[in-house]
Amino acid sequence: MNKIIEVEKLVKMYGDFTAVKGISFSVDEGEIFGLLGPNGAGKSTTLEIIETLRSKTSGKVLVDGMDLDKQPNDIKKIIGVQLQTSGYYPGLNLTELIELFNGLYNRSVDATQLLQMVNLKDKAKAKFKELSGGQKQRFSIATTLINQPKIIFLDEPTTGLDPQARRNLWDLIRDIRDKGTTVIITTHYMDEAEVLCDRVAVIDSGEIIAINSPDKMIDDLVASGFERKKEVKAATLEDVFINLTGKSLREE
Ligand SMILES: Nc1ncnc2c1ncn2[C@@H]1O[C@H](COP(=O)(O)OP(=O)(O)OP(=O)(O)O)[C@@H](O)[C@H]1O
Repeated sequence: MNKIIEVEKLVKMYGDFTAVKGISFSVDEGEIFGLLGPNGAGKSTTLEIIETLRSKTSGKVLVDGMDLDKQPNDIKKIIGVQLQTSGYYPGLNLTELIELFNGLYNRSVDATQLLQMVNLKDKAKAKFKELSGGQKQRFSIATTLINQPKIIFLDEPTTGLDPQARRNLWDLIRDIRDKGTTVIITTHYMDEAEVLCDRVAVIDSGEIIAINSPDKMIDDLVASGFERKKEVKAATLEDVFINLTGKSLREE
């Protein structure tokens, strides 16, 4: 498996505080790789360094074989990053925003096709601020694809979404992976990481404390003698909710 990202002994200090404490990991090309960890663990800092948006204190980062210290501009060309929502010009509709990005990236992605892919074709003439939370996330993910990147970075993409919108976004992220794009995602939702990620790294207080596939991590825990206290129910409240309200998106 080709390693598309290699991070070696990465350190980030903010003044005297060491937020990232010499972590090493790699991401395989074509996988969905999750960074999990509590608030303040150093996930966003790590991602932003790899995305060339934040400086590192020390360590080595290679993205598709390119050294972050030597070729940051070449790295920018092959990655897709979600903008802060304030980055979307309020006066433009979704089609116009995609065309603007096309111009910035010197690409000619078909806006209708892209909106179709993220289930927003009906919203082509809507402004970003008029979208629901799930629609905003889908549009934001669509914009990461405009420069036809090899890797996209998604920082907590499903936070605040309802169960249907989350499941719909998981399908979209899998679809993007299946088309060959590597996906790096941070999330606080363990159910999401379990069903979506091929591998996860657990990061705590700036250190990676485990890295593996979710299944292997669960098997290892069970093999160590761990047992769930409560009897596992045949269904969850979320299953009930989905059963009552249906699987389809409600925001359209
Ligand atoms: N610009 C900054 N200046 C000083 N400290 C910072 C700065 N950015 C982040 N930190 C600190 O570094 C640590 C790691 O922050 P980071 O945002 O990377 O964590 P995170 O794992 O993404 O957290 P969350 O899950 O809450 O988003 C935190 O203790 C945070 O307060």
